[in-house]
Amino acid sequence: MSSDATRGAPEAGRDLMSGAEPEVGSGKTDPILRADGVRRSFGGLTAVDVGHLEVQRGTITALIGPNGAGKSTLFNVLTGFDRADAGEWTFQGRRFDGLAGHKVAQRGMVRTFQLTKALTRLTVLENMLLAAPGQRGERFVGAFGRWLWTGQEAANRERAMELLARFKLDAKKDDIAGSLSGGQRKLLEMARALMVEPAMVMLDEPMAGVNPALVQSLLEHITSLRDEGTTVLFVEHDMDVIMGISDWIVVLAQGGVIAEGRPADIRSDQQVIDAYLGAHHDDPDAGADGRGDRKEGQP
Ligand SMILES: Nc1ncnc2c1ncn2[C@@H]1O[C@H](COP(=O)(O)OP(=O)(O)OP(=O)(O)O)[C@@H](O)[C@H]1O
Repeated sequence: MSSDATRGAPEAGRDLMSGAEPEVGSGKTDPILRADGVRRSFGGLTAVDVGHLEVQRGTITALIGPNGAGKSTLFNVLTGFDRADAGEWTFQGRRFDGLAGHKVAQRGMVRTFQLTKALTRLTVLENMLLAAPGQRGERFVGAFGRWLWTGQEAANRERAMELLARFKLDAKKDDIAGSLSGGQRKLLEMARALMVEPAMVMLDEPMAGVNPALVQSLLEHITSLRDEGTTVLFVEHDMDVIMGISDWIVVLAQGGVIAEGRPADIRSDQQVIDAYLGAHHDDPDAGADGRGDRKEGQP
C-alpha cells in the first residue's frame, strides 16, 4: 500500500486514500478495520452510534469531534476495554467484537494509555517490559520452560532497548517514569504500544500536554510509523496537527460519524464547522486544546 512517492510527505499521503469518497461510511480499497452498527449507551445517553466505518490500512486516520462526542468510548469499545451494546467489527478480516483487551492487543490492534500512577513509579525500561508480548510465565514449567522464558525475556529486552533508542529515551531507561516530561511520557506511551509490533496503533491525544519543542519530534515519529506500514488511528484536538499529518479524518458528533474525508474536505464541510470547528469558539478551554478555532471560516 505504501508508495515511495508519499514517504515522509504528509501532503502527498493523500494518494493513500485514492478511491475513497469523502462521505460518511465510505468504502476503502484496503480496510484494516471495518465496523458496523457499533453502539454504546450509558443509561439514557447514547455515547457511540456508528453505522459503518472503514479505516484504510497504512494511513494516518484522525478521529475528531467536540468534547463528549464519543471518541474515547469508541476507542475503548473497539479495543476491548469497554463492551459495546451492539455492533460487529473486523480487524484484518477477523472478528474482533467481544474480544478481551489483551487479545485485541496480541492480535495487532494496540492503543496507548496515559501512564497510570503505578506505572510512573516504575523505571522506563520496566514500563517497556511490562508491555511486552508473550508473557508466558506460569504456563511454563521445568527446565525447558525456563529456557524458553529466558529467551523471551532477552528478546523483549532487546526490542525494548531498540524502541527506547528510536524514541531517544535509552539514556533514561533506569529513570523513574514519573520523572519524565509530558512529551517524554507521550514518547514512552508510544514506545510501549510498539512492543507488540502492532499492525495498527491507536493514539489517544498524543500531543496533549506536550512542550512545543517536542511536538515536531512526535509528529515525525507518527509519520514514520505510517511510512513503515503501521496504520495509525488517533484522537486529537489540535487542528494544526490533525490537518498537517492526517491522510483521512473521521468526524464524530454526539456519538455518530457526521463527516469523513481528506483534510481539505473536512475544513470546508459546513456541518463540521457548525458542529465542531465553530463549537470550539464557545469552548472556554479552547486556548488549551482547541486551536481549531483558528481554522473556523477557512476555506
Ligand atoms: N463510563 C461512563 N459512564 C457514563 N457516561 C460516560 C462514560 N464514559 C463516557 N460517558 C459519556 O459518553 C459521552 C462520550 O464521552 P467520550 O469520553 O467518549 O467523549 P470524547 O469524544 O472522548 O470526549 P473528550 O474529547 O472530551 O475526551 C459523554 O457524554 C460522556 O459523558
